[in-house]
Amino acid sequence: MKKIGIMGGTFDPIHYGHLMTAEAVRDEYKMEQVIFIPAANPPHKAGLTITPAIHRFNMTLLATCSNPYFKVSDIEMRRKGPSYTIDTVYELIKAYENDTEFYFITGADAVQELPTWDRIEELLNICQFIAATRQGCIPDVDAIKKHFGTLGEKRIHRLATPELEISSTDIRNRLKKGYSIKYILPEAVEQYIRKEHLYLT
Ligand SMILES: Nc1ncnc2c1ncn2[C@@H]1O[C@H](COP(=O)(O)OP(=O)(O)OP(=O)(O)O)[C@@H](O)[C@H]1O
Ligand SMILES: O=C(O)c1ccc[n+]([C@@H]2O[C@H](COP(=O)([O-])O)[C@@H](O)[C@H]2O)c1
Repeated sequence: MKKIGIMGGTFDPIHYGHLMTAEAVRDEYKMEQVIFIPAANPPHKAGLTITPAIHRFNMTLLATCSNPYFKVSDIEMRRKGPSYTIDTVYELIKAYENDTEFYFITGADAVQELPTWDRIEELLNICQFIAATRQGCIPDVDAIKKHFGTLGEKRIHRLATPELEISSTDIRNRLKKGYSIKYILPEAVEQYIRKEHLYLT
């Protein structure tokens, strides 16, 4: 059985928290590949101002290109409407061979919201979840597993990963205030942000 990780996110912008989490999970689970999927219209961020998807895609590409196990997909940018994960996983199942198991990687904070996700029980049946622990949030992954009963016990996993207290929100705020963003995201991403004058307002 081939194991493929899915790292979905808004990536506005992508940072070392995302990259280190994805690599730690890939390594632990011996995955063949982790696909980074920038969400065109993140369902839980409707109404918030987010950077055009093409910039978030380009930054994700720059951040991941040195890792042979990482790939970036525009699958959600090619779909209209909210970027529901279940629609993405069904598309991936069609594109990959039958003996592939998909694992959606999230921070432990994001996994708390799973009960509100679209068609979540159906999604848990076609894709497993790995909740990586993250600084600043007290993960109650066990409660979430219990919430979904046997399905949760079998299909939601928790993995302690190195914790980096970095968030895209903090990076955007630092840029607005003119503070340095060095060493919290890849240099190429910083250069892209400066070249495209992103996050100045
Ligand atoms: N520092 C981090 N360590 C581990 N996981 C993280 C980290 N930051 C984000 N994640 C996880 O990465 C996924 C995508 O997150 P997202 O793109 O929304 O980044 P974010 O930093 O949380 O952004 P924002 O601050 O704008 O909400 C989510 O599952 C989130 O929990
Ligand atoms: O499918 C859903 O209902 C759903 C609800 C909330 C979040 N997601 C996905 O979870 C990932 C992280 O989302 P976010 O908003 O924390 O960047 C991203 O791939 C989203 O599309 C998916």
